[in-house]
Parts: sequence; C-alpha cells; structure tokens
Amino acid sequence: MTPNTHKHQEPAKVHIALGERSYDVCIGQDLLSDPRAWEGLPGGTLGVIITNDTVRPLYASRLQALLATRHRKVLVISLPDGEAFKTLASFELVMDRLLAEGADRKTVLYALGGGVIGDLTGFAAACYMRGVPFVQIPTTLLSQVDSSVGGKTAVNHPRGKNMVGAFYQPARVFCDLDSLRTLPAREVSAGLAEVIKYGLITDAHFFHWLEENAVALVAGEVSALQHAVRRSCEIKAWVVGQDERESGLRAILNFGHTFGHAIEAGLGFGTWLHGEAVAAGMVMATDLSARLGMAPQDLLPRLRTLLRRVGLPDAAPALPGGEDEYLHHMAVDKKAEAGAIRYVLLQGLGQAVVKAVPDEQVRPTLRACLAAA
Ligand SMILES: NC(=O)c1ccc[n+]([C@@H]2O[C@H](COP(=O)([O-])OP(=O)(O)OC[C@H]3O[C@@H](n4cnc5c(N)ncnc54)[C@H](O)[C@@H]3O)[C@@H](O)[C@H]2O)c1
Ligand SMILES: O=C(O)C(=O)C[C@@H](O)[C@H](O)[C@H](O)COP(=O)(O)O
Ligand SMILES: [Zn+2]
Repeated sequence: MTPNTHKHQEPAKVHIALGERSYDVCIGQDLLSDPRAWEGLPGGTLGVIITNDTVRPLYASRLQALLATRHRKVLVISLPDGEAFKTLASFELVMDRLLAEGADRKTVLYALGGGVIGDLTGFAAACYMRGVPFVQIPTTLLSQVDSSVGGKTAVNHPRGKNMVGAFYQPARVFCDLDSLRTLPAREVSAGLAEVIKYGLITDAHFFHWLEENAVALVAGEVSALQHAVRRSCEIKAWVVGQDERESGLRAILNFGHTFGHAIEAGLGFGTWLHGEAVAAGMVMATDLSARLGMAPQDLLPRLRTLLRRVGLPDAAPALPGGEDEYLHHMAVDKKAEAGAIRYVLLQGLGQAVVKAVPDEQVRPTLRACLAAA
C-alpha cells in the first residue's frame, strides 16, 4: 500500500494508565529517525531487535542505527515470517540466542514487526531471566491498533490460539504510520477488522466514521489511518486501564474471537489471517446476538456491507468437521468457564456483554453463517 503522505500529521500520544506499569503509545511519522521520541527509555549494554525475514530488510537497519546511540551493542534476531512460527520452538530459539549472546537482566528487547513478532517478543521478555524490558515497534495496521497495546503476549499451541503466554506490558509503543506504506493491501484489510471491532463494542459514532471513511482507509490516506490508530488505541487504553488481566470488562476485546480463533486453528494457523478470521467471527457473533434477541436485526447487514467494502470476508469458511468442529475448537476458548463457552455479544451498536450460550443455541448461527459462505 502506498498511502498519501504529502501532509505530515502532528504526532499523537495515548497514555496507558496502569500505575507503575503505565506507558505511552506514540503515533506519528518518522518515529524511527527521531531520537527525541525515545528519551526516557531504559538503556543497557545490549539491545536486541527481534523481527522477521520480511520486515528486517525494510526497517531493521534504521532502527539499529537509532539504537546504536542507546546501547553499546545492538543485535538482530530474525525469525521466519508467519503465524505458523508463533510457537514454543521460536520462543526457544530466541532464548538460546539471548543466552548465547550473554544477554542480562538489563538487556532491552525491541519487537519490530506485526502482531506475531510482538506477541512472541513480549512473551520472551516476560520470561527471559523472569523479565526484561521490551519496546513495541508495530509495523502492521493490526499491531498498531491492537496487539502492541495492553500486554497480552503469547505463542500458539497446536490445540489452540495463544494458549501459552503472559500479561506483560511494554515500556513504550511506537506506531510509525510511515511503516504502513510497505504493507500489502490484504494486511491493511486484516487490521481494519480489529478497528471495526472497537466501533461495534464501544463506540457507535466511530463505527459510523468507519462507514464514511472506508475508502480513504483502504487507500491508505494517512490522516484517516492516524485517526483510526489513535481512536483504536484510546478505546483499548480505556478498557485495559480498568481491567488489565481480563477478569471482566477486557473480555469485550475478544468480540468475534471465539469463532475467529476456531477458524484459525481449524484451517491451520496462517491459512486465514487473524483479522480475516476475526471479521468472519464478528459476523457470527452479531448473527448470534440478533438470534438471541439482543442486537437489532439491521446491524448484521450493515456490518457485512462494511466488511466487504474494506476487503474482508463477511461469511465463515467450512471446517472439515462442520459445526461440530467449530464447537470443538471453541471449547478451549480462554473465556470458557466450567465447560460453558462464553461469547461476547452485542446488545446494540457500541454495547457489548459477555454471556454463556448453550451449544444448541449456537448451532443455528453456525448453520446460517457457514451456509452463507
Ligand atoms: N496481543 C494482542 O492483544 C493481540 C491482538 C490482536 C492480534 N494479536 C496477534 O497478532 C497476530 C497478527 O498480527 P499481524 O496481523 O500484524 O500479522 P503478522 O505479524 O503476521 O504480520 C502480517 C504480515 O505483514 C508483514 N509485515 C509486517 N510489517 C510490514 C510492513 N511494514 N511492510 C510489509 N510487510 C510487513 C509480516 O512479515 C507478515 O507477513 C496474530 O498472531 C494475533 O493473534 C495479538
Ligand atoms: O487485548 C485483548 O484483550 C484482546 O482480546 C485483543 C484481541 O484482538 C487479540 O487477538 C488477543 O490476542 C486475543 O486474546 P486471547 O486471550 O483470546 O488469546
Ligand atoms: Zn485479535
């Protein structure tokens, strides 16, 4: 994607208020070349950039040059690209390298990449010598609006998505809008799924803005992107600030994910992008909300129209085992309690609640959304 960057946007900051774990999300342009934006972060002898083989040639040398002013030595660890590598095996590889390079408790890790790299690096930072500082430099739209903020870190297990992880907050987040210029269109669309999620669960006005600005966002207009990133981070900050470890409210950020994670695991991690699976999952969760008499009937067609306009799926893929396979994958969802699957549902546009729904009431949604695919 090549956004219109003619007009340089004023940088914005969103504060994540978590007591001694508070930090800022910096949103702007040229953040990778401005040392002032990095003031106040921990230094230390060694800085380690963790990235992947796609992002490294694009952005690692610029970050390495900037970090050379902050650390005596800067090392780059590059992993193979893809959700299929968000695994314990990659985590172990990172641990091996850190130990081999003599990384100590003052070593700072830098996650340079999308959500896969961010989640894995955050988990490595939480575990290495029981915790070292880390900084998020998200380079996809999805990671700028969601995964880099809030401290959920994890790797996947073949039995389920993000099954091994920790809550561990970064020291700062740098959302450089310029990095989105090299992002493929399919990945921009995937990021927009999480942006649309925020409108659906908390902010009808923002959802309406997204309907009005869908074309500008897909075209990569930087002012539209900045607003989308900023508003998304503000909403995430508001939720996480009240419930860091998901004992209640934070579960609304999982809207569409109970179904979506089943799609990712069922098709094999990496077959559908996370954002694509979340898009289809939001359709299913909205359908379920309407069938339960909670959401207005016109919300589902409105959502489907918006998803199609931004290049996202508006229906779910069939899994080999059909409806039963969906239910089988959803049974391991982290929100499940005493064997009951709990869903994030909509009471209206901008109002989400979490509710256990028996399988028999979910089956009509599965049948309808799979049939529509
Ligand atoms: N921790 C959280 O709260 C949270 C929230 C949402 C999603 N996630 C996780 O995030 C992951 C998805 O993140 P994602 O969508 O960023 O996927 P990703 O990390 O796989 O990145 C998508 C693709 O874009 C490439 N890429 C990254 N930056 C680029 C750039 N600037 N230019 C060109 N190519 C670039 C990557 O190499 C990759 O091929 C999933 O694992 C999901 O579970 C976590
Ligand atoms: O930050 C959160 O909380 C979220 O749920 C954000 C989601 O977009 C994200 O995909 C998250 O990783 C899913 O969490 P999980 O606990 O279901 O793994
Ligand atoms: Zn997500």
